[in-house]
Amino acid sequence: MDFWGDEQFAFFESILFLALGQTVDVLETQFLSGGDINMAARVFSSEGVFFVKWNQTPESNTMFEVEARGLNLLRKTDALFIPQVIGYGQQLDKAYLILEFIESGQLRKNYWESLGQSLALLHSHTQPKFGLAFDNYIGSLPQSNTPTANGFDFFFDQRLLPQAGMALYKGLLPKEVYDALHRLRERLPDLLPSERPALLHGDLWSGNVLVTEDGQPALIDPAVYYGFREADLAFTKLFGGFDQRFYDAYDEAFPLEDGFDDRVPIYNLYPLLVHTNLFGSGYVSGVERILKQF
Ligand SMILES: Nc1ncnc2c1ncn2[C@@H]1O[C@H](COP(=O)(O)OP(=O)(O)OP(=O)(O)O)[C@@H](O)[C@H]1O
Repeated sequence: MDFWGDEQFAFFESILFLALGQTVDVLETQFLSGGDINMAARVFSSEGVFFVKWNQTPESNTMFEVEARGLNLLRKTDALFIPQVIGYGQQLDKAYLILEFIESGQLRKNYWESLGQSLALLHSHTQPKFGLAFDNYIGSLPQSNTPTANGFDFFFDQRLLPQAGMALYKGLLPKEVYDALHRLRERLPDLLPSERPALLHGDLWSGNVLVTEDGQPALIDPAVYYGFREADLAFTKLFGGFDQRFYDAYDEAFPLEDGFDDRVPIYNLYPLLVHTNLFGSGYVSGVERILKQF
């Protein structure tokens, strides 16, 4: 039987029963496109509308669990709208994650200002060490978060190096580029400001910022950790950038050191290496260009 036949209703009803602890009738489902990694649907039920994503790969159980923990961590700050985690687990050979469904609306006035202020508020949550109590994923790739006192060591050893090593191993990154990256290591303290470990979304591109029904920003799909807050802001600039009002409001709420724009490419070595590993060597020239520049 095709999963998108009767079987899907049984699956959704069983996972909603597990999550809510009561019998749930699924009334209608809509397949959602947009995700590269998982299957996703909007599920209309007797208990409301839910967002469900699922996968059959062996690692997806852990992926959904750490995504849920990341969402809960962000949500606890009350800094901005984060969908509520309804449940996650494994059922009928599929791993799943159920979230509050975010109905989308029109950007309200001051949307960008509100996103800037809220992100600044999120970043005001700090802890003594860089990293996190658990490892997680960036896209489908493992992201290591071993707590580390030195932010430059953390950024190099747990962000740049594992991705560069993977890209080298896959034959995507030339050895000269890998070596050039190593030479950047000791220069990082001169190139980046030394700041406290701030709670980051970690994968802040436009696809992970939604608009709620009442026009407010909401964040999904985090790769949370405590890191340099400029890394989150730099991420937003990887493919064009957000509205200038977002950056202005952020800077007003939580001022950045001068010269942030010049530092953006250094932080973005990480997402570029991640993209190389996920989507291929098309992103290597970007990495090379940045390393030449510094
Ligand atoms: N809570 C939610 N409510 C409504 N829509 C959502 C919600 N979470 C995600 N979406 C939308 O569902 C689609 C797929 O979700 P998502 O991006 O989480 O999938 P993914 O496969 O895990 O991620 P990736 O983008 O990393 O491939 C996207 O279009 C996203 O905007």
